Amino acid sequence: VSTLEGNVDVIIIGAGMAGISAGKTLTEKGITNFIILEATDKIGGRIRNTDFGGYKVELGANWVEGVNGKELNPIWALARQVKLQTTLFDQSNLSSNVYTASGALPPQTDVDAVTTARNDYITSLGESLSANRDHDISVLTAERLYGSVPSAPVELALDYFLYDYEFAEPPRVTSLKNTQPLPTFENFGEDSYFAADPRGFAAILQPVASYLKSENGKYVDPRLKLQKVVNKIVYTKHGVTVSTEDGSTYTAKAAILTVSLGVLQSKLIDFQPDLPFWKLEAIFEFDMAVYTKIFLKFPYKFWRTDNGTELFLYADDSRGYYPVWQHLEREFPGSNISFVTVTDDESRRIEQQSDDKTLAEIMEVLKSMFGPNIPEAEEILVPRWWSNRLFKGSFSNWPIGVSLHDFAQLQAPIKRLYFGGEHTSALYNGYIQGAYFSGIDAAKEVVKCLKHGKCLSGPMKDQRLENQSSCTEPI
Ligand SMILES: Cc1cc2nc3c(=O)[nH]c(=O)nc-3n(C[C@H](O)[C@H](O)[C@H](O)COP(=O)(O)OP(=O)(O)OC[C@H]3O[C@@H](n4cnc5c(N)ncnc54)[C@H](O)[C@@H]3O)c2cc1C
Repeated sequence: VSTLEGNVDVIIIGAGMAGISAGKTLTEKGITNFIILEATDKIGGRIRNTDFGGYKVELGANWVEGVNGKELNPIWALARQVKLQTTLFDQSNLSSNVYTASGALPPQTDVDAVTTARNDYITSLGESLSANRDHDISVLTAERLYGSVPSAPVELALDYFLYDYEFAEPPRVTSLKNTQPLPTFENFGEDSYFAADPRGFAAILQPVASYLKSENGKYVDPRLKLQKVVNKIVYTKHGVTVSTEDGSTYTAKAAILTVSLGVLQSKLIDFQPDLPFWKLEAIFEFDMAVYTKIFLKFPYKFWRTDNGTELFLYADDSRGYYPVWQHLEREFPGSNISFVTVTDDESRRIEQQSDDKTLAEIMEVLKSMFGPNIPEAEEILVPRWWSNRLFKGSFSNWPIGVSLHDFAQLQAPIKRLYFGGEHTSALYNGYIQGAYFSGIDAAKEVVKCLKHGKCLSGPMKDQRLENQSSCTEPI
């Protein structure tokens, strides 16, 4: 039985950073008759923490990436506004902190020099592809062009750190033209800050969500509707009807859909009519990558804790096997917590096996790195972003083969259905800042439509850097 719950101006679907920033923009532009439908029981989406071993750890986003550059990253501004506890991410000593199956290695200065030179070449090749409007190649192709492709385990571990650790997919997959250089670091700066705050990284959402009524730190605004899983969207030239799994139906003049790319690629939401082919092509062409931080708590620490050693690498014969480690001694002294990051196929493999099996694999790796006498971990936490039907992965990655024109279709509105979310930000896809800007952009388009009668519908022209929102086909 379906009950009509309300008729509003706008329905925002998803209360992650994109949905929350869309609501803020609507409010600023004078549209307040909107609702936000969110499937989980809280706002924040992929900015989400949990208690582990007596501390607050971040299951999703953890770093403000892109700080201390020519422009101010809005996420860094928010972090400062709420006085978020952060530490500068220090990767300068990484090549002195590499382990293999036979223990610690001497500093990898030679490999490090080759890796740096190759990376410089790759970045400038990426720049010239964009400048000359040349066709795209993969990061791996660029490595081949440089004339030295990483092959030994230590080289592969450093290569993994440079690319997979950032994009969650290997160089074979990742577009060179659209990731090198990366606008996040080009515009906002090379530095990143690691969030470790007892309130959780999600504290940065508070200033963005301040238009929602709250009491004692809890949102009580009736427009925010939690535990509402949208499963059907009917969209026309005049409005939308949105249904949820609990049988509610809402109508509005427009909707802003901010669910992840992974959710769009799944069948969770039934669109009526079906999304047009140009939209589906863009959705399926882009990649939803998987990035997993596995947290471990030990009775005591056995890793280095001197300055600048919080990051360490494990160079297995198999690339990407429990490769990048970070301890939390700086952030949480005495916590004895460390975490290891895996991505892509390894993430999917690990999500499908028991945590006991994963723990056994990790203990075997750690024993080969640090010797047989280390203590067993007391607790393990394995986030499962890929299996979760409300996310289906961690963040989007720009794969080889997706042109700027294709990308523009990801963001293009159709009739009264608008699209936001990190995967629709051409400059900052994958990052919190991408989600933030995408919510603003989508909301501005809705305002143009509802207040000024300028309702545009895709497919869109390729205008990456200028006006992302202009469309070719007015309704
Ligand atoms: C493990 C991990 C590490 C990351 N690390 C970083 C980092 O260090 N720095 C960084 O900048 N970014 C990082 N990111 C990416 C960053 O978290 C995202 O880019 C950003 O939070 C996405 O925001 P969003 O609003 O676009 O999407 P989401 O946060 O996914 O919000 C969408 C919302 O829609 C809801 N939803 C889904 N389906 C439905 C439905 N059918 N009905 C109703 N609601 C629905 C979801 O519950 C969710 O709350 C990381 C992400 C992950 C997972």
